[in-house]
Amino acid sequence: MSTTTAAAALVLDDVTLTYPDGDRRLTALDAVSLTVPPGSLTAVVGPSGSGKSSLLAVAATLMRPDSGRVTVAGRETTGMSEKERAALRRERVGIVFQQANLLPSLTAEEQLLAVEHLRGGSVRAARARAAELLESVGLDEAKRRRRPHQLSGGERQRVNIARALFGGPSVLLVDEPTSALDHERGARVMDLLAAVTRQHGTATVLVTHDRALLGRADRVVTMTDGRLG
Ligand SMILES: Nc1ncnc2c1ncn2[C@@H]1O[C@H](COP(=O)(O)OP(=O)(O)OP(=O)(O)O)[C@@H](O)[C@H]1O
Repeated sequence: MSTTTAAAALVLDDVTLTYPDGDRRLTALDAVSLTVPPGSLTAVVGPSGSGKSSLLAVAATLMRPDSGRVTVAGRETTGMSEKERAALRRERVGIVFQQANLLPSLTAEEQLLAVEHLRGGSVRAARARAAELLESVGLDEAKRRRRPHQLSGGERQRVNIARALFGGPSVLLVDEPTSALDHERGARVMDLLAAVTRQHGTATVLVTHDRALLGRADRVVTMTDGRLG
């Protein structure tokens, strides 16, 4: 294994993924290889249906590829049981989807504490860290006590990012984080993602349609018909 691979937080090596398509199979990822070092942001662009979401699902270990290897934080995942993969996901992978998917009845701070509760950790001890993380993404004390419907779209996305970072992930996977935001708010969320990538040292992969935001990425790759260029 090369030194680049050893140092990378996320490695996809020759990954192929197919879906059932009538009596044939549709190839969504075709021998895709991607290495993402810690503290760097890779943006994935490409036409609709080219395989971008499939790439994130495989990197998140939510889907198992037909062939190839997916290594997260130095651990090869394709040979693991579902239980092991779920544990690795909880400990090492942060996921930010398009819609913030926040729980409507919880305040911003409680969204993060719920993660700790699910992990079986101490909610009391986690409170200070939740406040600190929310502060670092730009939510002051009053906003930390608001429920999702009392926050703007950009603020909800910030809570979503803070929640994904809460467990201290090695890999941060982000799907169209700015699609519900106007250009300026979208640009600020991208600045934030670039900043947290450096601060938290995550290997970040971000899918976006907004080419104006690509200047914040360390690397831009293009998906075409399941192939990475
Ligand atoms: N569960 C599924 N079953 C069958 N085919 C699927 C499934 N999910 C995705 N596909 C197909 O796999 C290909 C890649 O889809 P994917 O969602 O990864 O593309 P994408 O680049 O994320 O698209 P978009 O930009 O529109 O979100 C497409 O042809 C899609 O129709």
